[in-house]
Amino acid sequence: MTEAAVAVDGVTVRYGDVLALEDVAFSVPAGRICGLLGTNGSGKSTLFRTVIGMLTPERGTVRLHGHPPARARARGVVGYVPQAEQVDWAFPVRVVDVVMMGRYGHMGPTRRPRAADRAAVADALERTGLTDLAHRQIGALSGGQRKRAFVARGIAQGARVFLLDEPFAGVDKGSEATIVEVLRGMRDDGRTLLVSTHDLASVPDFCDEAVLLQQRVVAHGRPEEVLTPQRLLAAFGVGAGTGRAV
Ligand SMILES: Nc1ncnc2c1ncn2[C@@H]1O[C@H](COP(=O)(O)OP(=O)(O)OP(=O)(O)O)[C@@H](O)[C@H]1O
Repeated sequence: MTEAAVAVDGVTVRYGDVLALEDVAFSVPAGRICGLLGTNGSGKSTLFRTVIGMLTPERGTVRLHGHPPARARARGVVGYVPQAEQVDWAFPVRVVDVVMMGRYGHMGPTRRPRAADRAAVADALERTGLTDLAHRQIGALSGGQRKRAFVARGIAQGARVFLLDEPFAGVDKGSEATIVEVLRGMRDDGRTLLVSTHDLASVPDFCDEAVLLQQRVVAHGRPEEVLTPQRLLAAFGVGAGTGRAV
């Protein structure tokens, strides 16, 4: 059997009395885009934090290409694109510096970039269409461009698994199309993407598979299998064909 890129097995997470995830299990093979769907409070962020090793589950295991989360992070196997509100945009740093941060794990303790680091950063900027904005302050970019800068950081890092938390939130249609194109290119390179989104309308278009989460995995399969009218109504209170969930 081929090793899964993401393997979540029997994961239960509790915050005090709040049961955030219960016995969550699913796996995603390499080279796939998997949408993670669920209402506010369904446990998506908790699942991401567990997958990258920021939270230790009460029960269960996570493996990323066979590595436990901490080792996967230390080896740069996993890249994380956070929600916009988790980042301090006033921090004075240029786009090229953000992307270079992805190379820190490849540098010595002095963090002096070598030619290979500069080449990896230039390639990541080009793939995400940010070459012309490389010297702009990150705070002076649009929402979609900022997301792309974090995707570029993960590419420069050489991550094989990417977690993207609501990459389309606060992003205009043009930037959304560019981001989808970038994500598809990464998938075609054999990378694996786990993408949380409220934008149900876009899921069948760009996801190879989807996981519907409500503390537990309600459904996992091809987007059209997961997004049945009954499930949408039960999980989101919306009918089929409705655009964005609330
Ligand atoms: N630090 C915390 N302490 C206590 N409860 C928490 C904490 N973080 C999350 N929760 C609770 O755990 C549950 C899952 O929250 P989580 O943030 O994972 O959901 P989510 O699907 O990411 O929601 P959103 O779409 O709003 O970001 C919710 O009931 C939430 O209130």
